[in-house]
Amino acid sequence: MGINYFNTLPLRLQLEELSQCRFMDPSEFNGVEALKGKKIVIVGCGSQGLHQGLNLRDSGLDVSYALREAAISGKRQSWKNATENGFAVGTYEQMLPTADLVINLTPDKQHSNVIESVMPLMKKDACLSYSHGFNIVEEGMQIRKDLTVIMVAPKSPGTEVREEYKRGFGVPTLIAVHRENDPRGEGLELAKAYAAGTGGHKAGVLQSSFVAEVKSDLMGEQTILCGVLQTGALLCYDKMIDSGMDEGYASKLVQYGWETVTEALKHGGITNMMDRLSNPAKIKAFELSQQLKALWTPLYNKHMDDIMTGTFSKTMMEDWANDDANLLKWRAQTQDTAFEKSTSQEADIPEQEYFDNGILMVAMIKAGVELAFDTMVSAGIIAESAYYESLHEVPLISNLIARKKLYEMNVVISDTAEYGCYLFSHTAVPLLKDFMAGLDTDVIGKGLALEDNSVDNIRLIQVNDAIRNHPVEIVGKKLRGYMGAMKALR
Ligand SMILES: NC(=O)C1=CN([C@@H]2O[C@H](COP(=O)(O)OP(=O)(O)OC[C@H]3O[C@@H](n4cnc5c(N)ncnc54)[C@H](OP(=O)(O)O)[C@@H]3O)[C@@H](O)[C@H]2O)C=CC1
Ligand SMILES: CC[C@](O)(C(C)=O)C(=O)O
Ligand SMILES: [Mg+2]
Ligand SMILES: [Mg+2]
Repeated sequence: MGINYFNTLPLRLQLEELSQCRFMDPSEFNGVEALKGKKIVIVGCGSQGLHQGLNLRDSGLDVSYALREAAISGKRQSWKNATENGFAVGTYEQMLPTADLVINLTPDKQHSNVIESVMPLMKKDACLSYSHGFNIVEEGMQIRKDLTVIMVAPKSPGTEVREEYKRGFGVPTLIAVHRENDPRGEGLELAKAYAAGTGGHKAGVLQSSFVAEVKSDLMGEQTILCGVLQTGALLCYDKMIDSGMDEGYASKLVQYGWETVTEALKHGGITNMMDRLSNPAKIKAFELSQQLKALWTPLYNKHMDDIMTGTFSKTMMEDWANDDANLLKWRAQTQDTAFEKSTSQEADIPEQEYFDNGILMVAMIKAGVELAFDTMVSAGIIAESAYYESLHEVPLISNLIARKKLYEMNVVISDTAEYGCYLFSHTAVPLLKDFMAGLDTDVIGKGLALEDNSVDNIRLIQVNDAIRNHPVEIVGKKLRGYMGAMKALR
């Protein structure tokens, strides 16, 4: 295990790295020009590897894959992904020595081994890229000094990286150049061209740092993006079943509920999501979200603190060294939950009903997003990054649950995110036991069923003000505005 790079930096540089975040103007991009005619070899052909490779090739770039020997001889899924899509595939020895850009898209857990094998084969003055900075920041991987090291990190699951590109767009992306490895000062141009090749520049690119990406990415995935969705899914489903509701309906409400309510979030932030509720339901959801935030704050702070100090990565790496004992145990437990084993009814639930009968789910999203955003910002992460790692990405992860429940989410996300999701959920589920016991099906499953929807005006004004003036709404409005403008320019 290497030395945590972030912890070796003096405070001045830690703060400088954490606060690196600049929204890049579309005029700063010159398409894929800097990579035209260069040989790009992607190591690994999984969730990100396959989909980024397809986008880069469709953008006119020369893409092939290097897979480990066993994947090729065993015709594993990664080999099938690459060959069935018409890519050239070879071993490290065959592909890497002539590559100008090597993109490492293997699981984070494998990065130290992979880089130790890849690095000696790379030609002098080539470029090495990552889509997540864990290996550099948390494991302190030292890269040969002639190599440029960059990062292009889509703020999205791999499947959606491809879907958005096919729609002629992209997903917001963080790019960075490792301050220790930019010997010829060409890192930024290469990262910009790579981001453009994936379509990211059409959705918004933040020029950031390896450190800021790692600390924000880990926090987002552990809490709101995956941890809260898993926690909420299990608790909401169990509550409905314990209250005697139909299994098929409860299963459907939860499986598709996240996707439906966060679609409103995607278009108009927390404000629009909350506006989809009746006035009494909105006030109820607001109050539930305040209670949830009070309960979750110490847990969120612990996750953020453990990420910042390196305690989280150390603990996870210990689990890696222990044959993933915790990860595998938590994975099996998740697969064994009543929600995962239930079958959703065939009959559709009308779109508005997901809001009316899912008040608690709306409250969980509001609390989870705002708290993730606030906790990241209070730790020195810039608001734009915190927005992408919280509000922006929840709908994309929710789509995965709609496809095949928690199983699909945990398969598509990275191994690091899966571990962090279970870690959070493992504590968050029992933490909410008393809170859940005090609730009824009026907030999850059946709706408020009031005789009339009248509310106190003053209370409604207070609630609306609090929702609309939360800082995540301010930065979100600005960033969604940029995305809309870029989409219109296309
Ligand atoms: N999943 C996501 O949506 C996101 C991931 N990222 C980052 O992208 C990177 C890739 O993650 P992800 O796409 O989830 O990874 P996957 O788990 O989907 O990719 C696995 C790929 O790596 C190969 N692989 C596995 N083990 C090894 C090994 N020991 N040596 C060489 N190759 C190996 C597999 O091939 P085989 O086993 O057949 O050899 C397969 O092709 C990570 O850094 C992650 O943090 C960033 C944003 C989102
Ligand atoms: C949310 C999980 C993620 O960070 C991602 C898809 O962005 C990952 O590591 O998979
Ligand atoms: Mg991420
Ligand atoms: Mg991640």
